[in-house]
Amino acid sequence: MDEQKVLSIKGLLDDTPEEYLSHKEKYENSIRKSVLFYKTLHSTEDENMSVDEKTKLNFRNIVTSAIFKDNSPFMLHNSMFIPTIMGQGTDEQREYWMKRAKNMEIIGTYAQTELGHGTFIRGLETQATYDPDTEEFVLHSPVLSSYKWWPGGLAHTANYCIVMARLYIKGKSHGIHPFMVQIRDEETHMPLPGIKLGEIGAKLGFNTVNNGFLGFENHRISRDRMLMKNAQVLKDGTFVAGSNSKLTYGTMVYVRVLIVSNMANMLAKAVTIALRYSAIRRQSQPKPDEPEPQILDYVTQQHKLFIAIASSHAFYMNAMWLWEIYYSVSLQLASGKLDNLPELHALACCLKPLSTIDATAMIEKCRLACGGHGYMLSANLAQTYGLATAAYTYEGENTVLLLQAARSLVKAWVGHVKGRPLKGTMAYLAGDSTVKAWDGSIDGIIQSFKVVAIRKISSVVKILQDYEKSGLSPEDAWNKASVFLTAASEAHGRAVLLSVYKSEMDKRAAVLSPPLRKVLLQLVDLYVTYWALEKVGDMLLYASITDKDVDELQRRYIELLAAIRPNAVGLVDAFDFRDEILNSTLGAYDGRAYERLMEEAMKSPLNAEPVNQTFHKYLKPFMRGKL
Ligand SMILES: CCCCCCCCCCCCCCCCCCC/C=C/C(=O)SCCNC(=O)CCNC(=O)[C@H](O)C(C)(C)COP(=O)(O)OP(=O)(O)OC[C@H]1O[C@@H](n2cnc3c(N)ncnc32)[C@H](O)[C@@H]1OP(=O)(O)O
Ligand SMILES: Cc1cc2nc3c(=O)[nH]c(=O)nc-3n(C[C@H](O)[C@H](O)[C@H](O)COP(=O)(O)OP(=O)(O)OC[C@H]3O[C@@H](n4cnc5c(N)ncnc54)[C@H](O)[C@@H]3O)c2cc1C
Repeated sequence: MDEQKVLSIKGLLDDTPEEYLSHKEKYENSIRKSVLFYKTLHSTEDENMSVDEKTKLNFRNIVTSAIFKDNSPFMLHNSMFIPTIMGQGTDEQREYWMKRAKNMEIIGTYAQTELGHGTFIRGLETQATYDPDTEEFVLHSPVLSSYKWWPGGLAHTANYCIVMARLYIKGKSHGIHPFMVQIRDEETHMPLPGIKLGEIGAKLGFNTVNNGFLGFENHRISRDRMLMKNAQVLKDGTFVAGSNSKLTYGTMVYVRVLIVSNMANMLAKAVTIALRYSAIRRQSQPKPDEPEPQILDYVTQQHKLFIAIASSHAFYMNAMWLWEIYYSVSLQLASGKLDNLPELHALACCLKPLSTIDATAMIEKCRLACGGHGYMLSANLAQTYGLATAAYTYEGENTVLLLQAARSLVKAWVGHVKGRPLKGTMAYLAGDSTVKAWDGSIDGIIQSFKVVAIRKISSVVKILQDYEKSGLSPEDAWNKASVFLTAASEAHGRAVLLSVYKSEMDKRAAVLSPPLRKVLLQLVDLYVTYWALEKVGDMLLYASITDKDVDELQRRYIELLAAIRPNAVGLVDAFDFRDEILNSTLGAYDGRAYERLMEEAMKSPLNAEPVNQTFHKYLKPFMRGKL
């Protein structure tokens, strides 16, 4: 989709900065822009699209949705409502609902989290009780904690939503299933009878996404509103279970995969802003007889920023790679083949946390690298941080997902020790975990990260086994060892991120021009070297690195920063963000940061008049002792 076309939409871009709008105005402005945007976008995800086309569409959506400093109330419609219909609906249900959803005849969201439960899906309390006499489900929120709480667009935007509710038939619970529920009248937009809706209030970010709450008071829906691809309820109330209850969790896996690419995009935006500003900002005078240097020439500034460029590339390569796995597993699931689902789940449970942890930290570092002007909302670094840090929590809180990945790693290791073959991204666990001598090459360092993962996984399994031998229950042993279980998952995730980035770049290197290949492989080298230094403790413990090797690594890292410096601005320009997408006084292509800062400052409502009315009302009498 052509950004130029989108950005040429009259009225799409804000004349009044969002920062000076009220909470309510921000939402109303975002709806206005979303409608304009969709009128132009018209692009929809067609199930016959190739992986590549589907991926490009999602990436385009991610990029273009960036024109919203704080994201759109339509976000959940695209990222979860439609994917759930696709993944959980029968052919008939998809046929009917996809047409309406893709044409924006209806706007939906995904309502799973409740006031009382977010992580523990099996603890959700919203009830869907089947009434065979009327062939309906009765939706009910029995207690306050069962109110749906958080879904984007739920408060005032969506008129339909996917509700994840506990299915009861004849008093028996059959677990959590997806239900298509109309929540507002399509003409009046009033909440339907038995439905309570509202907004959850101001947040650190996402303040235009219209996150809401939803409570049911014995609200009835027809039987055909349960999405029945994976499990069914027959007219007489017979429950037909799906082949795997976790298939109901499928949308979350999809979004976790999407988040990795979203982090690549968010980080690219932030480092474009910070690096361009660092190229125009001059400060201090290390050499008395020379002009103030660009702050980009301080090596400490390069250390803060260049890793962000490399990390964005790494996340993008991993996202494309993971997307292909997701797509092929989805095709296998469609034909009833489930055996690759656990690995996909484990991968998503590693890469979503690591990409959000790194991106959040590096976006904050981009802000900190810009001094006071980085602290301005007009720089759009704080908002970018606010959007990124939300992904640490949503779609599966990172700690919980890393523990999920640990389940798979522990199972794989225990199986390996018993002689069961390892496969896919865990096959390396069967490798030699003794490093005779440090190999400082890129491949050598990546191999060391694999050794670190093997050693951390094997040692935490030993801890678990020792706790159980001492009499602890498996659950208590698991909880006691959980800090090192998440560390083992992180180590596995690091090894995957590094090796996939390297191998995906190697695949592409052959078709790159020599100069471009040189620069992009320097970023791979920087990424691997940076993480070897960040994790030097693990390298010393498990990978036979010596202090001399560390010294060499440090010198190589410094040389890499110097080598990348001449191409640094070109590398962020290559992300090709238009100024309107960056939406930043510091990051504009023309480098006129000071003029833009002043232009934005003058838009402050306070600058409309030289003396604010509080002077006469409060200050003057106060200063005259007359208040
Ligand atoms: C107008 C312009 C705008 C344009 C807009 C365009 C936008 C386009 C795209 C933008 C992209 C932006 C990026 C996307 C942003 C989207 C915003 C999202 C907003 C947020 C939404 C949400 O947060 S939705 C709610 C998310 N909630 C969660 O994720 C809950 C997390 N909890 C869980 O997943 C589960 O509770 C659990 C896994 C932690 C535990 O589940 P459970 O208790 O059932 O299992 P057990 O622990 O008992 O057993 C585990 C067992 O099951 C297997 N398993 C678990 N999960 C899965 C799975 N998903 N798939 C397969 N298998 C699974 C696991 O492997 C274990 O197996 P064992 O063999 O037993 O070990
Ligand atoms: C910006 C934003 C948008 C969102 N949008 C949506 C949406 O559109 N639809 C939707 O349904 N939900 C949405 N959510 C909700 C989100 O999915 C939940 O916040 C998330 O799943 C975490 O659940 P929780 O908030 O209940 O935290 P909890 O699950 O209560 O977790 C709180 C803390 O307890 C820890 N903890 C919990 N369980 C364990 C465990 N087993 N082991 C170790 N530690 C544990 C966690 O690590 C966490 O630190 C959104 C959230 C945010 C922030």
